[in-house]
Amino acid sequence: MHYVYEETNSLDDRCYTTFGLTPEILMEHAGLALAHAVKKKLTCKKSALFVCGMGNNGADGIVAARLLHGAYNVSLYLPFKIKSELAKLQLERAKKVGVIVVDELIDADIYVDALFGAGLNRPLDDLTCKLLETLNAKQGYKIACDIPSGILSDLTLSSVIFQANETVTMGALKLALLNDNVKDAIGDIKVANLGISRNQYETPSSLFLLHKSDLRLPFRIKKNANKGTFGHVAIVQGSKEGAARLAGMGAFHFGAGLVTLIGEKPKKLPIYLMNSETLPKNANVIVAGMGLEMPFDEVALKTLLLSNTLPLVIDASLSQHPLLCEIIASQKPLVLTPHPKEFSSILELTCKEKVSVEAIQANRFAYAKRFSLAFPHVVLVLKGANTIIAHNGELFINTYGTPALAKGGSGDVMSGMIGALIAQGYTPKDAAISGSLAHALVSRKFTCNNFALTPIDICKGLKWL
Ligand SMILES: NC(=O)C1=CN([C@@H]2O[C@H](COP(=O)(O)OP(=O)(O)OC[C@H]3O[C@@H](n4cnc5c(N)ncnc54)[C@H](OP(=O)(O)O)[C@@H]3O)[C@@H](O)[C@H]2O)[C@H](O)CC1
Ligand SMILES: [K+]
Repeated sequence: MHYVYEETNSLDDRCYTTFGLTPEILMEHAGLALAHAVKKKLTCKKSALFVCGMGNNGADGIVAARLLHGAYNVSLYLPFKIKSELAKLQLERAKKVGVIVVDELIDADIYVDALFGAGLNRPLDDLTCKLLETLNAKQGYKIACDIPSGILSDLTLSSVIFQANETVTMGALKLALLNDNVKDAIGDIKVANLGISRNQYETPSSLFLLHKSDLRLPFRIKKNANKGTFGHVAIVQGSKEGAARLAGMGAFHFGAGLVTLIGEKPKKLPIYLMNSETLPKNANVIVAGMGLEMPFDEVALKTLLLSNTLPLVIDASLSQHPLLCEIIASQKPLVLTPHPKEFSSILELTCKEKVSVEAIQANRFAYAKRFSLAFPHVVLVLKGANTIIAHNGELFINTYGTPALAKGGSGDVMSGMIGALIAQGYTPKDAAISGSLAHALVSRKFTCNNFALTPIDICKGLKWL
């Protein structure tokens, strides 16, 4: 995993004070990384236009244009009066080496957005939005310098944002690039070295971007084993039986030795899933909430969930029910797996805070972090285009999810998978991280199209991870 930062100004400052670097050294490296990304897409017949703003983001673009000029056909477009002293200096240098400055948004093969970066502190005005719309409508490969223009430093968005194929971000990963609402605008992210290795530039952070290598699959190391060695997942069946069945399949395919659905005997059940009216004595974890329609027998469910010490995975409608407050108050190990609407209900139930789904989606990180600090024993898996796993103030961001997963039943499978890992001895936090990663990475294995994947395909795909 890699650290992620809400802002990197303090990391830049540390480079000056601790390592004796200068803003110019950092900028030259930022420009070099940007030039390198542009060069990969250029040939001698192709052209690049650098659209540069009035601050140091623009200055990075000017440096890159200077570095490429001579060998390649590059030009600068500067729609605003330059304000930053460094940008003025860079423009002077670029002009001295002969970089052409054009006075309109000319056509090119590659467009570089160096209009605004970390310094965008208020929404863009109409004129700038129009400029970005024109830029977005152009054919050609689009590269954003540091952050696509239009994403504000507080993570809110202007009405238009630059739509990049690729973002070269300076020094370290920024949280602004990882919110769900910018997933379609950032393209591939590359992190530029600013004259010092990334691990020297970075300081510890409580925010992490998950990588494939963070996935810990439940490989069976012990040879002298039986089904009991790998745990028993109990899944509470609701009136919509299919949901618990999918959770059960997810659990079984992800290594649980035994899986039992608790409730009335369902009409159809895969032969490897068991059924019981009561909690099996050897259960290691209880998964509940999926397919549970209101009203349900609250007393019976409360007894089932709270009259033992088993960890819980709670999903769907149960996360919108007052019983959740008692579950949290019980201090049992707990993983919650809400989508944003369910998380809005959780915040209202537990923090007495009415937050709309839109407000949550505008800054998922802030709400997830606040909740995880308020209930440090709970692991929150806030589902979304980029799923967030929050625990005691730490956020782990999983960006591997694909639209193929946006279907009824996907979430049920994931809850079962997390339950399976807990049954096999993972901590709730590690189970949530690896369960969420495996669920997302499976969806990437289906390469023929991204519309036909079913929850059952997710379960089957776990065989090939
Ligand atoms: N150590 C460093 O500083 C490094 C920075 N790098 C690059 O620099 C940018 C950040 O540069 P900065 O100058 O702080 O910010 P921007 O270039 O993004 O823009 C700031 C200017 O934009 C004006 N502004 C802000 N919001 C708006 C708006 N809505 N409409 C119009 N103008 C706006 C702002 O004006 P003020 O009135 O607020 O003063 C500034 O003039 C960073 O992203 C990197 O690309 C290097 O990479 C390395 C080191
Ligand atoms: K930019």
